[in-house]
Order: sequence, then structure tokens, then C-alpha cells
Amino acid sequence: MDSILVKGGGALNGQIPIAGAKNACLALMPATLLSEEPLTLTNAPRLSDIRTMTELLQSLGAEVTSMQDGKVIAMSCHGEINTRAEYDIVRKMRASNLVLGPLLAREGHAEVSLPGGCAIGARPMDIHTDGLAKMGAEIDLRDGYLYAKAAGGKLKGAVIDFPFASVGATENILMAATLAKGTTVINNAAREPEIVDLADCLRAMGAQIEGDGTSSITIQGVDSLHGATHQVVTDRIELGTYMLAPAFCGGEVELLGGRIDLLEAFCEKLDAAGIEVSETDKGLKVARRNGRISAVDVTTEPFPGFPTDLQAQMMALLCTAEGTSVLEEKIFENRFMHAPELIRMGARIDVHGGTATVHGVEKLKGAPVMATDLRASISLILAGLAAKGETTVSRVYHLDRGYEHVVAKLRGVGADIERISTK
Ligand SMILES: CC(=O)N[C@H]1[C@@H](OP(=O)(O)OP(=O)(O)OC[C@H]2O[C@@H](n3ccc(=O)[nH]c3=O)[C@H](O)[C@@H]2O)O[C@H](CO)[C@@H](O)[C@@H]1O
Ligand SMILES: C=C(OP(=O)(O)O)C(=O)O
Repeated sequence: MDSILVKGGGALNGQIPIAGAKNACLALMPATLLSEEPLTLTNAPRLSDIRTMTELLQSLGAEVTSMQDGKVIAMSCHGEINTRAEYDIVRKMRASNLVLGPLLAREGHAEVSLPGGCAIGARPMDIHTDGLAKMGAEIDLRDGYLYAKAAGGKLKGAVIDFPFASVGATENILMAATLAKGTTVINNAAREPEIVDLADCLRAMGAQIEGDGTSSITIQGVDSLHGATHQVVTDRIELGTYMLAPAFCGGEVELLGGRIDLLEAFCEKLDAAGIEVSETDKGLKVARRNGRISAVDVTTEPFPGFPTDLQAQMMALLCTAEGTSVLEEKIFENRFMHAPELIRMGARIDVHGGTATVHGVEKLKGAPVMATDLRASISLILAGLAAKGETTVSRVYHLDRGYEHVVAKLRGVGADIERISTK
């Protein structure tokens, strides 16, 4: 199993290109199931999660071609398709559940394996299934699979009030509603930029959608969707992660393609911590204002709040802040697994339920550490870049899910980092 070796060192300077968003692309790809005509995505990220979604769509009968070194994905799904998403693929990635809505909308029935929980939480699918049930689907759980069938063979529009603004449930219902009979309203919908990106793509395919980006989305069902080409939105989580690199190590880094509007709550916390963010022609430039950063309190929330997917990276940064920071994780019930690993590097962190108190220390020390999930992995790499000595991060396969060319991107700004392959 590969690992990443990081040597803590000097300041980072230069530019990092930001890829298209993993979480947008994973929702956009299943949209191909909604049309008989081709859907092409540009600015796609080169990630193992995208390969898993490719495998899943191919297993359902879609043709998926990766072009331009993976940056363009051309998909086509015409004629007869398979409506069963098998456990062997679905278990690899939770976002596989995003084929449920489109399959049901296209065929009137679907069998999709429940993905199961994961390291960061139980992550049930009740909001997705309750929403689809309101649209006339009968859904049974048998042998670990959701068996869904639309009454009369076609979903119908409904007013759906979400108990929580779930990103995945908003995406599933949004896609399902595009081909339903009548009007669907999703209240308390998620407002993430990835939802807006999906709605933009669906509109380009002929869907009638209003209100995306607000907490109430209205979808008027149409008879069919046509082909389209769509550019995947910038990955705000990759952006935020690399914005932290100069905050950890000093120096000045420009994030190509970066946009403040994708990360306003995060940028406010950076400002409070003493990190300067400025807009440039090509993106965002980030530098640490003075010597040591200041402690700040962080609470994760649905967009436009501070993203849970940047909590681990922010915690790693705050380990060496001046003062005590309190981090509250409000989205997932078990998303502090990076804390014990950071403690192995000399951090002082107390975790109580969903709250972590970080007492800043002067410097972290390199250590062998183990990644437990995607964002934990990168938080340990960032910590290692600023620590004294060497850090080896194992279980790098988590990283490959969400960060393309991570070693090359960080080496490009002067980081001492390499991937160690063990056959
Ligand atoms: C591929 C993708 O886009 N993943 C993102 C998506 O995940 P995902 O779409 O899974 O996240 P959700 O917004 O659905 O989940 C948020 C919370 O709601 C709970 N919940 C969700 C659905 C449901 O039916 N029942 C229920 O209880 C979850 O367990 C979790 O505690 O949004 C998360 C929250 O911003 C991000 O961290 C993930 O990176
Ligand atoms: C939690 C994440 O992804 P997923 O929902 O695919 O597990 C993430 O991207 O940080």
C-alpha cells in the first residue's frame, strides 16, 4: 500500500491549479441516465471516485469515455439499460446512491444497493427515500438493496419538506423530478454550489428548474431531456485545502481558478486567524500576515456555512495557533478521527462528542500517521509540511479519492513531498 512522505520545511511559493469539483462531478455523471442523448462534462477531476462512478454507470449500460487525460468525460446512455446498481461497486463509494433518482425517473423502477455507513458517520438514506416516496415511489429494503418502483410506472411531482438540507437527497430528488409528471418543490433544499452546478447542467439538458442556490427549489417535469456539454464547477474543497498550505508553511500561493464566493465563511475564519486572501486575475492569492496565526472557533454548517469537508484541515492548522480554538462538527457524528493522529504529532486536542478543543502549540513534530478518511489524509499532509522532521502518511487510497496529482501540485510550490510505492 502506498504512503506519502513529507519533510517539514520552508515557505511555499507559486501557483496551484484547482480542479473541477469531485462532489459536483459525482452528481453530474448520473444525470446522463436521464437522457437518450450524450452528456459531456469538461473540467472533470482525475480521481478514483470518478473512475468508480464510471464503472457504476458502465455496469448500468452507459457508454463512458474519458478524454484529454481524464479532463473530459463523454457519456451516452440510450436504449435498454440495467436498473440494478450492485453492492460490489456501490460499497466503494457513498455517492453511488446518486443513481437512484435518475434510474427511477427513467425506467420507473430501480434496485440500488444501500451503500452502508462510513468512517465519518452512519449516513442513512431516509431523506432520499422519503422524498421519492412522496413522488409516488414504493421503496422496500431487501437483501441490502433498495427496491424502488414508481406507482403507474412514472414519478409524480410533490411538495417535499426535507428535515435536513441533505446535499445528496437534494441531488437525487432534483434529478428524479426533471422527468416526473407535474411540479416538484423541495423545501429546505441544500444550497451548495454543487447543487447549482447540477441544476445548470440539467437546465442545459432542457430541464425546468428554479430556485437552486436557495432553500426552495421548484422543478417542472418535462417529457424528455436532451444532450448537453457542461463545465464542472471549481472544487471549493480542494481550493480551501490548498489555501491553507501557505497558512501552515508561510510564503504566498496563488490558487488558479479560485473564487471567494465559493468559500465566504471559510475566508472569514482565515481572516480572523491572520491569513490574507486577495483576488487576482487568475484566482486567489493567500499569505500569512505575521508570524504565528491566531486561534479561531469554527462550527461546521451546510452551505453557506463553514464546510465540514474543510474541518480536518482547519483543525490541523489551528494546532499551532496562538491560543485555544473550539471546533464544533455539526454535520457528521464521527468526523474527528484525525485528532488522535495530530496528537501523535504533538498537538494538544481534547475531543468531547462533537466538539474538539485545540490548545495551540508552537510547532508539531513529524511522525508516522494513518489516514482514516479523505479529508483527514490531507490534513495530516499539511500538518507534516509545517512540522519538524519527517511525517509518513499511510492509507493513501483515501487521498486518491479526492485530490488529483497532490504530490505534483504541492511540489510545484516547493513542498518536500513524495509518494512511496510499496508493491
Ligand atoms: C459526494 C458528495 O457530494 N459528498 C458530500 C455530501 O455528502 P452527502 O450528500 O452524503 O451529505 P448529506 O448532506 O446528505 O449529509 C449530511 C448529514 O445528513 C445526514 N443524512 C443525510 C441523508 C439522509 O437521507 N439522512 C440523513 O440523516 C447524514 O448522515 C449527515 O449527517 O455532502 C456532505 C455535507 O456537506 C459532504 O461532507 C460530502 O463531501
Ligand atoms: C465526505 C466526503 O465525500 P463522500 O461524501 O463521497 O464520502 C468528502 O468529500 O469529504
